[in-house]
Formats: sequence, structure tokens, C-alpha cells
Amino acid sequence: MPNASSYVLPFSTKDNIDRERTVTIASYALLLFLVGFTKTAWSYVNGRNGISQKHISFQKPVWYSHKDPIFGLDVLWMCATAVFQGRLLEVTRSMLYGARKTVSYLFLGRQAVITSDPENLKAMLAGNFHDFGIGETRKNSLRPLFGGAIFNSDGEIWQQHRTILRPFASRVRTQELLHFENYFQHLIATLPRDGCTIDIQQSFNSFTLDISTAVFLGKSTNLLSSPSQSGQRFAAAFDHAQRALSGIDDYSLTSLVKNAIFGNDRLKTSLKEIHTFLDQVLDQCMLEGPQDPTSQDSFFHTLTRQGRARQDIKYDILNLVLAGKDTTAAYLSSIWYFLSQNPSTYARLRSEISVLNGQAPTKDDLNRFPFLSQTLKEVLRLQPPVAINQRTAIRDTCLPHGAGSDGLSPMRIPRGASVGYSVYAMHRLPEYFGEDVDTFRPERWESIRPQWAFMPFHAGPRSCIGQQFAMALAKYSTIRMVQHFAAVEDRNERPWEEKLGLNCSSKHGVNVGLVVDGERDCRVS
Ligand code: HEM
Repeated sequence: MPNASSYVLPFSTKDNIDRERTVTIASYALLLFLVGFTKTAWSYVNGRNGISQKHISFQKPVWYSHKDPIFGLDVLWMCATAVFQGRLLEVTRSMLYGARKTVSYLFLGRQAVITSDPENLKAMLAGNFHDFGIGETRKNSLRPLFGGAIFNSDGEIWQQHRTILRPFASRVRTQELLHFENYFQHLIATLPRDGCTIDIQQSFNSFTLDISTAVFLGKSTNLLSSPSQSGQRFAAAFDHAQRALSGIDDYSLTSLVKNAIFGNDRLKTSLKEIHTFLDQVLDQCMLEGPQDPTSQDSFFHTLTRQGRARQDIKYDILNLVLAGKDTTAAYLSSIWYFLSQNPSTYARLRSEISVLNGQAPTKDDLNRFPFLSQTLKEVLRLQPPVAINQRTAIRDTCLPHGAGSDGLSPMRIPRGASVGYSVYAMHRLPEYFGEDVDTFRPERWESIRPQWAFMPFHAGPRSCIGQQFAMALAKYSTIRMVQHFAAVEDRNERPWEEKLGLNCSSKHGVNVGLVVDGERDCRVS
């Protein structure tokens, strides 16, 4: 991972930007006319985009020092290149480097903001929560898959979905632990015992889909044990639809042109596959009714009894599986990425967990191991699955920081403005985490209390409802894996590069070699 200090960029005030603008404005005039940005430029000059200087009583925001001070195409180009190179998180972190944790920049001529300031995140996600929404871009682009359910709605509709889903998503009872053990046994049966290299990210992708379909849909895809054809097709379609909708599917020029003209046929097929699979499972559930004690209070049956429409339940299930599956898979993969690189952490974990004598952990055991908790927090700090995110102001509002000569004065945020926030950059602020922020060092958690500066699941009214579930699964599977394997070796030939979609995972997988502990094989024969 490159060091942020190599990315120190100059910043200037709006006055400097104005001076540069006069120099370059002529060269852009023709381009402006040709590419149809006239309207944007006009509204920018007149302040119609809501950032008119005449209404501002706040101090000037801290501006990024653009090479293109009209449209800010330099930042667009920098970010587009960084996405291709798998370095967007470090590049945006470099925009926020130093004391300036909030920067305004031009996005096609409009003011946009990016922040990693805990005070600003606290305001957006909690204090001024009602001034911000998830934005039309997210709603429109994800609607084909998520519908208008919890992940993709605002206001009252979002609140209704959240109230319904929360009790299911947050519960961790004996039943869930039984699922964890069952699917862990399937996982371990597929992992090589001879130390040969395996991409464990792929295994965790199947593991978390098997578990979340079992828990929230009532029927597992069983990818790791006995996959049905329909389950495999569902998994592939699910994976493809997510990648296509989050814009990371296929960048080739032919596909882009073809999709723009004829629509994305493959995406349509994937969406159809997903709905066919869910419909089949729900039909079966309706016919059979609750079958055994563990499905008595299944998601589907409970909501059906409450009179909720089947179509709504289908989207609720999809949202839970979608929100939870890839984030958790990315998290488990990162855990094994860092463990493979830090043998001393692995040895200490094994020693801590050895008191269980190879037995499966109970619910109480999950909170018994301080070093395990510190290790898992450290992974979330360095590689948060939801690393970068965005909100849109739904009314004129402000953020505590981002203006004035030191960037610490309140900043006006006009209605419609987009505020991006980098949890990744915030998790690497030295004032909260120490000078060695880029180092994996779980022991730091013995003495730090970063509060709002550590937010892998966000916070406030819209925080993750699956946090307890995800943490329980991470602890459970880590304990079981550490009991099973004496050591884990790093087999990655290339450095970590991010793959950013709805969440952040490793572009080249997580390649490890697992060394079996013959004395404590916890596989069920
Ligand atoms: C390590 C794993 C996970 C991480 C890091 C994570 C993180 C997050 C974050 C940051 C958000 C807020 C997104 C936003 O508002 O834009 C979120 C929302 C959400 N998460 Fe998770 N999540 C994880 C696992 C799960 C699991 C396992 C489930 C399901 C059981 C789940 C269900 C949800 C749902 C339904 C939302 C939307 C909440 C709302 O909008 O009110 N997540 N998650």
C-alpha cells in the first residue's frame, strides 16, 4: 500500500482558483460549446446550482487546487485512472491529506465535497441526519436489483423497511450458531489440506452466500456442499447483477456502446434468474409451510403471517442477502489476508483460543477473547468493506468543518450537493490511531478510543442492521479456522489492489496456503 505522504497535494483558496480560471477559460470555450456543457457552465457562473457566492455568509470552503478550474476534469481523470489501477481509496485519501480533512472540488463544474472528518460524518449520519439522503444516483442505478426497499429508499418508506427487517438481521441465537457450524463444516471440507495455494476470497464468497440464503431465505444455495443447478445459476446471476449495477462489470468500449444502444441483455437475464430462483423458493415455502422448529420463525413465514405482501418480502430478503453477503465475504477475506502476513498475530490468536480445546464456540465464547476482538477491529480499520460512500443534501444545510483558512470553520452545504466520505481515510488519521496508521497492529486497540473516527458499520439512524450478525460470523469462523489450521502462509504474488463495487474487496483474490494441525482437526468425519 503506498504511503499517503507521497501524495501530498497543494491546496488553495477559491481566490487562487479564480486567478487560474481566467488563464485557462479561453482554451475551454470551444470545448464547452461542443460537448454541451454550456448549461452547466452558465448555471455555475450564475450560481444556479445552489452555490451562489452572494448567499454565502459562511467562510470560503477549502478548495482542491485544480489544474482545470472550470469543470474539474483533472480530478475526474485522476479518479477514473485510479479506479482502473485499483487505487481510488489511496488517491482520495491523498486529496484529504494533512490537516485538511474536508475538501471542495469541481465535479463537471459543480461543487462537490469529500471528507474524512469524524465531526462531519457525525453530523451527516446522526446530528443532521434528516438533511441528507442517499441520493437519486444510488436509487436509480440500484433499483433494478434492490427495488425500493431498505437499502435503496429514504424517509418514511426506508423507516418502515428498517423497522420490519431489523429484528431479523440483528439476531444471533443458537439457531444462527448452528447454521454457522453447519456451513463452516462445508467450507472446511473444500479447503486443501496439503498446503497448496487457494484463493480464500472465492471460498468466503460461497460461504457467506450459503449462510445468508439459509438464514434469510430459508433455503441455502449450498454452493460449498451440494449445489443445485438453479442455486449455481442464482449465485452467478447475483454476482453479475451486482457488478453490472455498481459499474465494475465490463469497461470495454464495445460493451459500453452496445449496452447504451440496446440495453444490457446480460443484466436483464441475470435479474430474471435471480427472481426465478427466489420465486421457486418462496413457492416451495408457501406449499410446505414451516417444516421444523428452526424454521418456525423464519423470515418468510413470520412476515407472511403478519400479512406482508409476497413481492415486498421478496425484495426484503434480496436486500438482506445483498447487503450482507459481499460485505461479510470481503471482511473474512481481509482477516485472512492480514493473518497470512502477520504470523505472530496468528500465533497469539491460536494461543488465546486454545482454551476451547478445539470445541465449537458458544455465544458467550464469542465475546471471551480480547485479542481476537482487537484483531478483527484492526482489520476493519485498515480494510473497511464499505470504504467510501456518499450522501446528498436534501435541503440547505451545513457541516461543522470544511471552510476557513484552517478548514475548521462550518461549511455551507446547498440542497442537492453531494458529500462523499472516506471511511478508509478516516480510519488512517494519525491523531486517532497513532503515527503507524498504515501498519497492522491489533495491540493499538488496548489504548485507543477513537469513537466517531472508527465507523466500519456507520453510525446513527442508518447504521448497519447486520453488525451483530456479521461480527458473530467473523468471530465464529475465525475461531474455527484458527483451531483447524496451525499456520497460514501469504501466497499473493501481487500487492493488494482494491476492487470497488458496492463494497471493497481484493482485485486479485486472497491467496493463502493453509497448514493443517493434525492434532486438532475439527472437521466432522
Ligand atoms: C462486515 C460486514 C458488514 C459491513 C462492514 C457492513 C457495513 C454497512 C454499512 C457501512 C452500512 C451503511 C450503508 C449506507 O447507509 O450507505 C450498512 C447498511 C446495511 N447493512 Fe451492513 N454491513 C455488513 C454486514 C451486513 C449483514 C451481515 C447484513 C444482513 C444481515 C447487513 C445488512 C445491512 C442493511 C439491511 C443495511 C441498510 C440499513 C439502512 O439503510 O437502514 N449488513 N452496512
